[in-house]
Amino acid sequence: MDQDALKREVGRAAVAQVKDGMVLGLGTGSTAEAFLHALSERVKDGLTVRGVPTSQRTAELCRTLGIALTDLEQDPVLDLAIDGADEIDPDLNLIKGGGGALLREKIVAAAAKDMLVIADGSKLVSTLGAFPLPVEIIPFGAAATLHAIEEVCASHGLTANASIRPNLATSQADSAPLITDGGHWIVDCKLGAIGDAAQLDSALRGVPGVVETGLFIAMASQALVAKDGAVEVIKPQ
Ligand SMILES: O=C[C@H](O)[C@H](O)[C@H](O)COP(=O)(O)O
Repeated sequence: MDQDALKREVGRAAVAQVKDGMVLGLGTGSTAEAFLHALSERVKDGLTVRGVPTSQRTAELCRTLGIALTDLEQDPVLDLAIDGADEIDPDLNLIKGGGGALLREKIVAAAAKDMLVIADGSKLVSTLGAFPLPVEIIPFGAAATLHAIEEVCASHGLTANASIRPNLATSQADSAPLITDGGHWIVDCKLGAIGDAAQLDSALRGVPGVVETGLFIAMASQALVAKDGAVEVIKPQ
């Protein structure tokens, strides 16, 4: 089964956990979009839900699919957040932010009673860090913030190989930074295996200029992972 088919399968499996009347957190990325397509089918059949989108891209897709939107002002507590991930470790700690939506994703996941992660099997890892860790920063003083991020990583025995994510939607020759929905930039850190992800997350969030990291520590309550034609349910160890 190809990766897109696995994403559709796990999207359908996630919809089975959505109950009528729920207020949802709606993730970003190709797996979250597969879920939204499956959700819209149930909405057409009469399911009533509303959701807080974690990005402008997700909000636009929901409008197209007829999924009702709300926000955290009207609904500060969500029943369930459903989102993809770039890496998932056995404790369900995650790296997220490959699509640049990590800040809103983390706010929405924190506002939810439960976070359900959905992925294909390629996202399961024994240790986080092969995927470059996204860190969202304020543009002011970016070079100094990037330097401080490298120092923090070094103090955790890691080489950050940090770079500001370019906006690849513009021409390749144009190295303008990607601007997130929150008006920030993203630093990608090619770390390799992260020994203590919780400690690194907390240290990075202590750097002035860092808004958030893509490390989601102990936030997910369950993962649905599609592989070999079956969907595995994983709970934190
Ligand atoms: O910023 C993007 C999000 O964290 C995505 O959920 C993550 O990158 C996974 O995306 P995909 O499902 O496309 O692999």
